[in-house]
Amino acid sequence: MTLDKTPEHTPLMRQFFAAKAEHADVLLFFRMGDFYELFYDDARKAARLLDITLTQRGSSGGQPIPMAGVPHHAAEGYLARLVALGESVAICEQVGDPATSKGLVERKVVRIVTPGTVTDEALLSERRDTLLLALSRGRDGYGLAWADLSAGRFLANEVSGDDALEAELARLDPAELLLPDEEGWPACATARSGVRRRAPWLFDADSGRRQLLRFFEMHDLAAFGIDDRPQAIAAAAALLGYVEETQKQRLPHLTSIALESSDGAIAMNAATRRHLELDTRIDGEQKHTLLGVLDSTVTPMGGRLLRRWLHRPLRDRDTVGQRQQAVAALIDTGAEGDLRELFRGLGDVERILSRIALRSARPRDLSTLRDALGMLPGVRTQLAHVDSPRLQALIDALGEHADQAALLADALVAQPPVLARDGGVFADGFDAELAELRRLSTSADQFLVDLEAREREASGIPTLKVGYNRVHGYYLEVGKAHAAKAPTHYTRRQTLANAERYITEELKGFEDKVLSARERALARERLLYEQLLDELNLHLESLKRCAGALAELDVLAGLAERAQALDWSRPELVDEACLEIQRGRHPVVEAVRDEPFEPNDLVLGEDRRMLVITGPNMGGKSTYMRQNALIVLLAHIGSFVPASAARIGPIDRILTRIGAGDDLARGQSTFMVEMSETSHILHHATAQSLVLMDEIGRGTSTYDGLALAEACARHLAGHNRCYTLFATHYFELTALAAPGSGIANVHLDAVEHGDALVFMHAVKDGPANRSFGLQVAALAGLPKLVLRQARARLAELEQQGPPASPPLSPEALDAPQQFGLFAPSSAALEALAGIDPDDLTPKQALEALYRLKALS
Ligand SMILES: Nc1ncnc2c1ncn2[C@@H]1O[C@H](COP(=O)(O)OP(=O)(O)OP(=O)(O)O)[C@@H](O)[C@H]1O
Repeated sequence: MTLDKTPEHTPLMRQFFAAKAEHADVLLFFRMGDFYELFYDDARKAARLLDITLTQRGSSGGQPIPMAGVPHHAAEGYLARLVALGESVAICEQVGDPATSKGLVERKVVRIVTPGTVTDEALLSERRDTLLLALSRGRDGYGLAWADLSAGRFLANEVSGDDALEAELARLDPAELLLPDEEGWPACATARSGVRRRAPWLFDADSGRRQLLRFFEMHDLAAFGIDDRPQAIAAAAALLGYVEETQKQRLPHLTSIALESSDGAIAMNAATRRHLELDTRIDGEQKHTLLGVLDSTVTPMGGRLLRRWLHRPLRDRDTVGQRQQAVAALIDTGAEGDLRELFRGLGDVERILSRIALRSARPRDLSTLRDALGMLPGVRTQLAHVDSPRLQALIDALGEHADQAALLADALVAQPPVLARDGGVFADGFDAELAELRRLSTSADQFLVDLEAREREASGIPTLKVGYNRVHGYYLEVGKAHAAKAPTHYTRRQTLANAERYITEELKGFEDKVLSARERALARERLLYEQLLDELNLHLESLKRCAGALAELDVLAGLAERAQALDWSRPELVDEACLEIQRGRHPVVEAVRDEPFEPNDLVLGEDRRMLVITGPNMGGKSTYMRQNALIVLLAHIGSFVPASAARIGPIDRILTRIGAGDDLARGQSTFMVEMSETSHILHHATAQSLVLMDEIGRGTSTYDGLALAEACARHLAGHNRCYTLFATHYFELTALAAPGSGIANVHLDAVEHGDALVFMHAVKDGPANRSFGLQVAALAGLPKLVLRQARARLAELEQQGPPASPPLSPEALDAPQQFGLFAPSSAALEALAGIDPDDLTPKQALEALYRLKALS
């Protein structure tokens, strides 16, 4: 759009252009009477996105003006749709009074609605955090700062490397992301919706520090733990600047910023979150996910907290242990059921408090808060006898809030109206002045009845009526037939087709009194409303703690409910290196399957680091691997787990390589994705990591695939020494399980029953003895002819024998450099041109393997 300000434009359009010039990169909602209008490119875009009519509004500057509009009263719905599409909207209101303005009424952009800053209930998704996130970049890595304005939460972190950045973005999934407008940002930051580029100088650590100190009115940032985190500070300052610019108001509910360091959590990268389908399935569905099964919270804030927990399993075993103990105590005492019953009417206190701070709370928000605070004594009673340190700490955090509860109970009517604008929010007995004004305006009814009777009598007009309309106020209406009888002191106000309307001195005087009483009552209510918000804001911090405690109680009670309903057990978190699960189940597969689920054990430990899992397609290999990862994850959020027992040693990461289609969005082939995910795992897995490898190598030719799979398996077992579940169709890999290698074979089985194939789903020791690939293909309905040919070819191949795999000794596994892979022959070393095999990275090692193959 050209921001043309030539004089030929009409004054209105000049006003529009002036506002638009300041908000060029967002849609401008320009208030005109009962509509928000959009013009020019904005109109075209809005018409397309919202499916509203694109019209024209005369012309200006010699050109027609494309226009589209949405009614003011329905704007919220349209805003919600635009925000969900990642769009931002500047709201330009009429700030002057049209009645008194000379010429054009003044207009001003009062706020900018953006995907990451919305706080209105209608624009938020109930059970998902809406985050604004800012990124900065320094020599050592990235700074992240993110805020949930609807909850008053503000956090920051620093990470090094693109992988870690991608993992954090996948975890937080911000609705809007602020980036310095510079080259060289990785795709994980740029290829998302809601990305907003900002001037790079806004992401400066030094001025950012001053900005934060000013904002929080502090002398240093040490108390927040970010003092020595310049990148986090730079990101946080950029975020605050943006919020102040778009919200155009104070943000009293952002009272602190905290460091949420990655060290405290079990690391899961973006691929792992995707593969494990924590809250979204690979196909984008939200149903049939771990969260779907796990979430039985009854409040929206509990639901959001549980989602955060699930995405951030903790390494801090004290915290996890306390949560577990609280869940167990809720189950043992049976308090969980009553607590959940109590919480059903609780509402979203967390978001209500933010709206109170931002002064956009509506009357119903306040009555919900009233009811919630009224519930606190009941919550205390429920938990009084439950022996649990965490629950007691939460009771303390709830606080009493008796004064605020009493204030709200006195102030509000039982069922306040939706909007404060029309009054009727405050209870009659709350304020003497309001009561008097209300009495004045309501006693009007009797006065009018009396007046009507008197005037009928005096004038002798039996059909005379008193009426009221918004334009003309009160009047006496006389039908045309009797108009001649109207007394002379009646002043005509309005002539209708068959009636005349009059006013008298007395009626006018009454009108002034009543209307002013009504207006004054409304003004009084507005004042009382503001005072009520003021009073509540004095207690904002403790009320926020209370909301946080209610959310956590809801989550813990929900976990207790799930544990019982689904027959889960309390896992034991131990210090020794082990991963032992008895009769584990996959929580989601179990929930959606009609037939019973076959439980399976897992035993890994110091000397048993890897399971090579073989078995037929459809046998249950993937299910088995994932169920173990999910059990480990659940154990670290404080939940019980779908197993009869579990002992779990320290875990630092969960890493997965599971085929999940092409990453076309990033322009990578299936094989490329497979290899880069594998490479990430080989570089990051430690002895405390749990790694799932599902059929790696299948994206390339058989021998390449086998060679890669084997090299990776050896590297994981011998070098990373992580806990690995390695599912494969390469039977050759079962030979890796030599005594002392730390590798063991397990398999899943199927039996042929006539024409049918029955999957047993039971995990047994040892390698599978056959693959059933052709049988499964037959089940899938492959044409008989094709199957016959495949069978014949298989027989031929089997005669030729499998490709040889290098021999393996226990010693080789102890010392990675003695690996076949890491100890190339002299010829190979020559080929590698002087590279010391000790220094090989996994990737180089793979290359070496390729070259060795080429040489031999
Ligand atoms: N322990 C179990 N008990 C009952 N049913 C199971 C069990 N494990 C898996 N299944 C069922 O079998 C189906 C196939 O399982 P899964 O995808 O894990 O097999 P797979 O061996 O990984 O197959 P492929 O090699 O083709 O990927 C699952 O969708 C599930 O319905």
